[in-house]
Amino acid sequence: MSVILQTSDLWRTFGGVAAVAGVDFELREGELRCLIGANGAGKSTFFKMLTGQLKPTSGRITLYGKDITRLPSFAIARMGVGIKTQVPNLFNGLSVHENLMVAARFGMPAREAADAVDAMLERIQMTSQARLPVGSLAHGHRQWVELGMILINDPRLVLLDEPAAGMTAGEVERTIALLEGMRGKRSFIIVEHDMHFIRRIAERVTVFHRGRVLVEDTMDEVVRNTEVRDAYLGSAGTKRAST
Ligand SMILES: Nc1ncnc2c1ncn2[C@@H]1O[C@H](COP(=O)(O)OP(=O)(O)OP(=O)(O)O)[C@@H](O)[C@H]1O
Repeated sequence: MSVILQTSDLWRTFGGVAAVAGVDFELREGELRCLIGANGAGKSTFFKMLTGQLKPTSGRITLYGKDITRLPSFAIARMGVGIKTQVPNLFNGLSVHENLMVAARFGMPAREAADAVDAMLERIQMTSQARLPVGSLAHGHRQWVELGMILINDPRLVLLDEPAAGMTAGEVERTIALLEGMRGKRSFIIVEHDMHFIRRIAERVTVFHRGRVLVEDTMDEVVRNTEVRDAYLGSAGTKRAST
């Protein structure tokens, strides 16, 4: 499979702190990659540069062969990229249906959008809540509405920052099922802390440590890697990851 996203010697410094320090990274078409690492390892900063939320200090990001290093988020989204940031992008006063419709209308005419919204309501299993204001929903449900808004335009590449954050175990399972249905058909980069989620969904994992890529491997190998254990997982993390 061809490489669709690449970073070369990517840096971002804040004052004297190098949050991301020379990262070379590649994602292939159809891949589902998880980014993990301890707090402060640089995952979010790296993710924000991929999504145009933060400008790199130096280095280069290429997407589908195009230099996107200095592009803003909306321009990257227009290239067929679905982006979920840590801060929710929802209209609390509008219903679930209306939120999905707003997203759908970016990419398609009204009649097609109405059908797409109905189909997405079924996919995220929220047809019965379609008329409820998003502001009245529980956290996990709000996350699904946002996922639905991202997926409704059928992005080729999906970038998710902590999609399982604050979800109950049951909600995490439903999120996994939603993403499983797209595995191999679309490409993903997912930043996540929830080790159960990572363990269930990850193919290859990229472990960040002090702004650099410490290791890139399958989750099984990552858990076995003593350097990773020392740097990140610790004995508690290893136990969590193996359950
Ligand atoms: N806006 C900022 N200003 C100053 N320093 C920052 C800023 N954003 C991040 N940093 C610093 O950069 C380093 C990497 O932070 P980053 O948030 O990317 O790590 P992370 O791996 O995503 O951590 P977490 O899992 O807690 O989100 C940290 O030392 C952090 O304090």
